[in-house]
Amino acid sequence: MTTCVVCVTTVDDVTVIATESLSKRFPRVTALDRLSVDVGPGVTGLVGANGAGKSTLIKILLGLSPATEGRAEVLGLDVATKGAAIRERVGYMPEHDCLPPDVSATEFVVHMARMSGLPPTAARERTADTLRHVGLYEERYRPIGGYSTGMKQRVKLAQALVHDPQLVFLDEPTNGLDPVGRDEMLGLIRRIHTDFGISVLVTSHLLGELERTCDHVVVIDGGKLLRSSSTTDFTQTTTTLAIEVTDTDEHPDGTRAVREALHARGVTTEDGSGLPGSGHVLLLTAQGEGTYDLVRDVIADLGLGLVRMEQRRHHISEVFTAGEHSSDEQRKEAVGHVR
Ligand SMILES: Nc1ncnc2c1ncn2[C@@H]1O[C@H](COP(=O)(O)OP(=O)(O)OP(=O)(O)O)[C@@H](O)[C@H]1O
Repeated sequence: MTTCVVCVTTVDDVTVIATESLSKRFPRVTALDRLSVDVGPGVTGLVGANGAGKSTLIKILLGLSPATEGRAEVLGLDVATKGAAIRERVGYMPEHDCLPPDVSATEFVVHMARMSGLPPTAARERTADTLRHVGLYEERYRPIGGYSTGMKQRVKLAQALVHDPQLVFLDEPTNGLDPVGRDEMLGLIRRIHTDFGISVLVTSHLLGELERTCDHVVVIDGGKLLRSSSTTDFTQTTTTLAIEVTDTDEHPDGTRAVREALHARGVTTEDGSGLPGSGHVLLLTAQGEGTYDLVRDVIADLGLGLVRMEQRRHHISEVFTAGEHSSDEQRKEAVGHVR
């Protein structure tokens, strides 16, 4: 953030969240450490390992917890003095299970809508629309205590949206979901912005999943900013080619045959078999179009089938591998969650 803290910001403007040298210190731990970052409209991922400071940042941005130092604005409102006004305009889906088990989703979301100031009829109408939007239908009349984790996450999402906010904070919305449930939740999150124009700040320690959902990604580690950039900048293509081939009776280890043939032509390769989702993969640096032709010809001469030849993309996890500030434990945990 520049010196112009006060002159930024509405959803139509460029910045919806701005922090400047924001710190939060607890007696034994610094949860946020001089964090300065601007977030624009759209879907933004706030990524970091467990304990990186994501929930702490959200609580400060909602005006629920005071910062130790620095300042922050949400939709142009100072978090230190305008917490109530911020919470009128911002929806919040907390990380932990906080739903009353004995009431139905409809009763609960109507209650939350009323708490946000909606009159009774509007609260009931908005609740019906919002629960339908998050994919809860007949179940919405049953007590929440009998819901699956995925259904509970949808109720938490619905209560965050029911008062028609300009911005929502979603804290680990895919927590506890299986892969299908996670994909459905990520699809819902994307539609919050595309269908309703609501900006989203969504946290996750699963670095890979936000690559597909977010326009912009902010990575924090140990309370410090590691990187903030558009998802396309994060995942731009590299000059590394990944090649995978079939085996044949003549070449029972096709990968090895290709490696030796390429070496004989002066092209060095690396083993990429450890990469996520990879079988036997060779990596090499592309030196223009000629490299593609050479690889194709080598594979054809050996009589092997080409399973794939693709340019590798960067992954958000690589920020952690390069990060200077991360503790080894946090880095291992974050990278371990990518796959
Ligand atoms: N009220 C508190 N008192 C003391 N320490 C706290 C408090 N709240 C958070 N912390 C500590 O601050 C650090 C950041 O916690 P925070 O919950 O913000 O992390 P996070 O990135 O949201 O991770 P997670 O997803 O595991 O909650 C952690 O070391 C945590 O133990």
